[in-house]
Amino acid sequence: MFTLIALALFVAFIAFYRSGYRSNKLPSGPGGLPFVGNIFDLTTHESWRRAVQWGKEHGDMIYIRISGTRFIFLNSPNAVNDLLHARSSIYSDRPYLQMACGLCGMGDLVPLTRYGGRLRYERRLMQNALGPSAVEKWKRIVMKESYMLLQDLSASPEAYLSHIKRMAASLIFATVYGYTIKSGDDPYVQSAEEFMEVSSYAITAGWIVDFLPFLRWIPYTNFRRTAITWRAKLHDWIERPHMMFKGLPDSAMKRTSFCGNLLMSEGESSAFSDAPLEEHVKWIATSMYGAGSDTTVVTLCQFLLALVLNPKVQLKAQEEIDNAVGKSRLPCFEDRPRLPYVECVLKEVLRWGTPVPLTPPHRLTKRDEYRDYTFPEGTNFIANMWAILHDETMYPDPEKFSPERFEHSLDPLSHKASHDPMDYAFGFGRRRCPGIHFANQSIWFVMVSILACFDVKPAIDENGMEIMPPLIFAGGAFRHPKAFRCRITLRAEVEQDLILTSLTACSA
Ligand code: HEM
Repeated sequence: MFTLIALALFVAFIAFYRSGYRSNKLPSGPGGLPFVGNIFDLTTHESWRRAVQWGKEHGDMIYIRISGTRFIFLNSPNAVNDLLHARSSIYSDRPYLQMACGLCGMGDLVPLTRYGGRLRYERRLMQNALGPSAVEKWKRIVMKESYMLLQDLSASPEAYLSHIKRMAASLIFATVYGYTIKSGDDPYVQSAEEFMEVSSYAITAGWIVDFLPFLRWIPYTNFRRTAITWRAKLHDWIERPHMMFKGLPDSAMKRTSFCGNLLMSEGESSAFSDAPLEEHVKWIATSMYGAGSDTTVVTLCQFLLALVLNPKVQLKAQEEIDNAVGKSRLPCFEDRPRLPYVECVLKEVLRWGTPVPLTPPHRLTKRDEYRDYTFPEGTNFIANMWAILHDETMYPDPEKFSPERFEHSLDPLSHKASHDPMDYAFGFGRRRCPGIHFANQSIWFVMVSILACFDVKPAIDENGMEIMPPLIFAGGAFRHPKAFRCRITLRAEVEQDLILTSLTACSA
C-alpha cells in the first residue's frame, strides 16, 4: 500500500510540473512543504488573518499551493473588483471537491455548482424570489418572525442564541417552504442543522483527497468511511424537507413560498434541460437554508456582542428610534429612511464582524493576464473580505466598532455610504450572494426591533461585576463569536403588551 501511495504521489508530482506551472508568472507567497505545499496554512485557525500577515511581505495578491492546486488570496478591493467582478465571466467557477462532491454527492448544492447553464438557471430562479423588488413580499414573514423573537427574548433572555437560531431557521423555512418553526427541537430543523454541520465540514475541512484526487480510489481510508456514512444520509437530508413541503395543507403561505411559487403554479415551465424542475427546486431550497440561516445567526450574534461592548452606540441608536418612532409602537419598514444611525450600525456590524471572512474559491476557467502576472486556467481565487473590511486606509482604527465612520457619507434613501461594507461582505461577480437583499431587509428589521425593545448589557458575576465577553471567534467558514453571556432586559416605558399586540396584528 505504501509503495502504491508513493508511486501515485510521484506521478501526481510529475503531472503537476508538466501542466505548465513553471511557465506561468504567479504572485509570490509563503513557501510550502514538498508535495502538500501550504495545506496547513489554508486550514489554520483564522486563515484570513494569516493572509493579511503574508500580504505585508507579498502584496495584495498572495499565492499558495496545495499539491498541484493553486490558490491566490485577494486582499484588496482593487484586485477583487478587477478580477472577480470585472472579469466575472471567467472567474466564477468553483473547484470540484473530491470529498464533498465526488464522495459525498453534494455537488448540486448551489455554492458548489460549477459555472455554466445549471448555475445560471438556478440563480435566476433564486433571483425571482430574492431580488430587490421580490423581497418585498417576505416583509410580513420577517415582521412576524422578529416579533416572535422579541417575545422569546423577553420570556427567557439567557437563551438568546437558541431563540435567534429558531428565528433564522423559521425565516428561511417560511420563505422557502411556507412552514413556520415553533421551537428549536423541530425535527426538520434538527435534520437541516445536522446537514449544515456535515456539509460545511465536508467543504471546508481541507481533506487530503481534495488535493490528491487519486486517493479517492484507495479503499479503507478514513475519509472514504466518513463519506460513505454521509452519502447514505444525503438522500434523507434533501428529500425530507421537500416531502414535508408536499404534505403541507394547501394555504396562501404554501402557495406563495419559493417552492410553492415554482411547483404549484404554471409560472416556470422551461426547466434547465438536465433534470426536472422539482429536482432543481429541492437542491436550491436546501442551499438557501444552508447559506442563509447560519449567516443570519452569526450576524445577529455579532450585533448583540457589539451592543454589549459599546453602550454609547446602543444609547445613540435607541435615542434615534425614540425620536423618529416614539415608544407607543414598534418600528416598521417605512421608518428606515428616518433612522440613518441604525443604518450605520448595520453596516458597521457587517464590517467589524465580517460574518463570512473569505469567499469560497472562484475558479478561473481561462488563462488570464493581470498586472505582470499570468494565471493558468484552474487557478482558485479567494477574496479575503476580512482583510478588505479591516483595511485601515479605508476604515481607520479598524478593530474599533464605530458606526460614526459611515455617518457623513450615508444616503438615507439609497442606504449607500462610501466604502460601503454591503459592497464587500456578500462576495463578488456572478457568485455574489443571491440572498443579499433578503439579508439586508431581515437583519435590519430584527436589529431595529431589538434596539427599540431591549437594553443589552454585559452579564453580572456573583460579586456584582460586569463580565466583558472576550473577542474570540470560530475559525470555520463563518466568523461565529464564542458563546457569551449577556443581560437582555425590556427598556423602561416599553410595554410588554406592545410586542404581543404587534405579533397578533401581523399574524391576523
Ligand atoms: C448576513 C448574511 C449573509 C452573508 C454575509 C452572506 C455572504 C455570502 C458570501 C460571502 C457568499 C459567497 C459569494 C462569493 O463566492 O463571491 C454567499 C453565497 C451564497 N449565499 Fe449568502 N450571505 C448571507 C445571507 C444569505 C441568505 C439570507 C441567503 C438565502 C436566502 C443566502 C444564499 C446564498 C447562496 C445560495 C450562495 C451561493 C451563491 C453561489 O455560489 O453562486 N445568503 N453568501
